Amino acid sequence: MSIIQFPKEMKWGVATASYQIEGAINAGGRGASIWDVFAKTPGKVKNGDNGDVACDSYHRYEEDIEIMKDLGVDMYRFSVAWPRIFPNGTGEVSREGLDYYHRLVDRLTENGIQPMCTLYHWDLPQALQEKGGWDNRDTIDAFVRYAEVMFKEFGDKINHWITFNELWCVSFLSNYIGVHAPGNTDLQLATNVAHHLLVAHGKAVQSYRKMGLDGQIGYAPNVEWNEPFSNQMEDAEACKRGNGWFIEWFMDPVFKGAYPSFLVEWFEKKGITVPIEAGDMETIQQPIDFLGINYYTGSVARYKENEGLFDLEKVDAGYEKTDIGWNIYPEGFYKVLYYITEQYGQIPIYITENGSCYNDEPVNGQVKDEGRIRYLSQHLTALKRSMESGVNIKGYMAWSLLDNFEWAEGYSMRFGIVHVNYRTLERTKKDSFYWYKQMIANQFFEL
Ligand SMILES: N=NNCCOCCOc1ccc(-c2cn(C[C@@H]3NC[C@@H](O)[C@H]3O)nn2)cc1
Repeated sequence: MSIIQFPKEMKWGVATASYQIEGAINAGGRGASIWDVFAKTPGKVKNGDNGDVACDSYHRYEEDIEIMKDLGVDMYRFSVAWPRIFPNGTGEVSREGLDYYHRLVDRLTENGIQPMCTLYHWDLPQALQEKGGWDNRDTIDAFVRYAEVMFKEFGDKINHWITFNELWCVSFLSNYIGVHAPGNTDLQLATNVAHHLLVAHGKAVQSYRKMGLDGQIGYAPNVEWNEPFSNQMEDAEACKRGNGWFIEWFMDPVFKGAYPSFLVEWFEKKGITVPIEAGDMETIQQPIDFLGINYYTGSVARYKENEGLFDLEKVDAGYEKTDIGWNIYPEGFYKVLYYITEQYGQIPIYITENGSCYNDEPVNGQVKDEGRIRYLSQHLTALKRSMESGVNIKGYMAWSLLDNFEWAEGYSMRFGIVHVNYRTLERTKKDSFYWYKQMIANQFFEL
């Protein structure tokens, strides 16, 4: 039996996102987002699910906060729906929209829970998409305007800000692979989007600094880990390309002021260029206070000519999988965190998302989600290994507090430590909730 102990200053929390939990899509004058449109496009989301009601957290946030209070978290990572603040993407600000988030943040603070606010968690105002969305550089300025309104309104209440969640998903998953909104399948467009997101991030950080606010600001890329199948150079190089698509592509510009040349050249061979304009790289390289990291899974992978974008194929190495079919790969969590620290130094890191999909249902009021408890203990062990290896971890936000709308999977895939009955909206704390509660209280767990 071994004890995995965390430092007393470690911040523990849970994470959610606006479109996935709020519902109330017309309340307070909220405008349409690209996910409202995408989810209602036939064939895009499993079972035709959408976020019209979701967990109804717009109305039930007080109950959700009571649950968090019982859990004993230090922080709650939530996202703001841009279309609640700017229903048309630009122009008039919605006071009703701002007031909803004041109610949420004030209730959190009353309960001793620190808000960690994500400004962009994928719900772009549809009005901006209709003008080109993130492919249009004007959207950068619209985002900065939105960010400045939020900083001005909440700068004295929120001390941890995240500009963008999972830039790889917003750019490549949503505009090249095409399975998320708006569903484009154009690599050059996706590369433009990725660049414009990074510029928007840099400009928002500049605005935050100009306001002289004393909180912390960062961003939250998602990463996965590809482990070479063999010690053959071609396997290592292919995995480096696959990993770099998540890591270096979105972190080198922020921490080193340039895109990784090994990938720029790889893309150029495919006729893809980055639409860099004068001053962009200096803008992107604004110093940040912390790096958010979202990690779920990894794979063993190897070189295969003409396979995918990077001559890289995943190999089924027989790892157990969660109910969404992703490998359970805690070793990858340790490796990616160690790699990031090797590349960029000991920047403070919050794990802004880590969690697992298990679709256990309540039986006599109990949800026995042993798989999620095992995933949590394995990944928190990997996290502790990284900390003892010099990775500067400041906090861990479990994805997610609640079962919620899992994008293209709809409500079919459950990531919550609290079960949600989508017919009655009843919340049921799962066994993993009680495991996490105990771990937070003790700051350790036994393996
Ligand atoms: N790597 N190559 N893939 C090629 C083939 O892709 C097909 C599908 O790909 C993906 C990749 C990643 C994801 C994903 C989902 N979440 C969970 C959410 N995170 C933010 C929060 O809102 C959670 O709901 N994180 N990541 C989904 C689909």
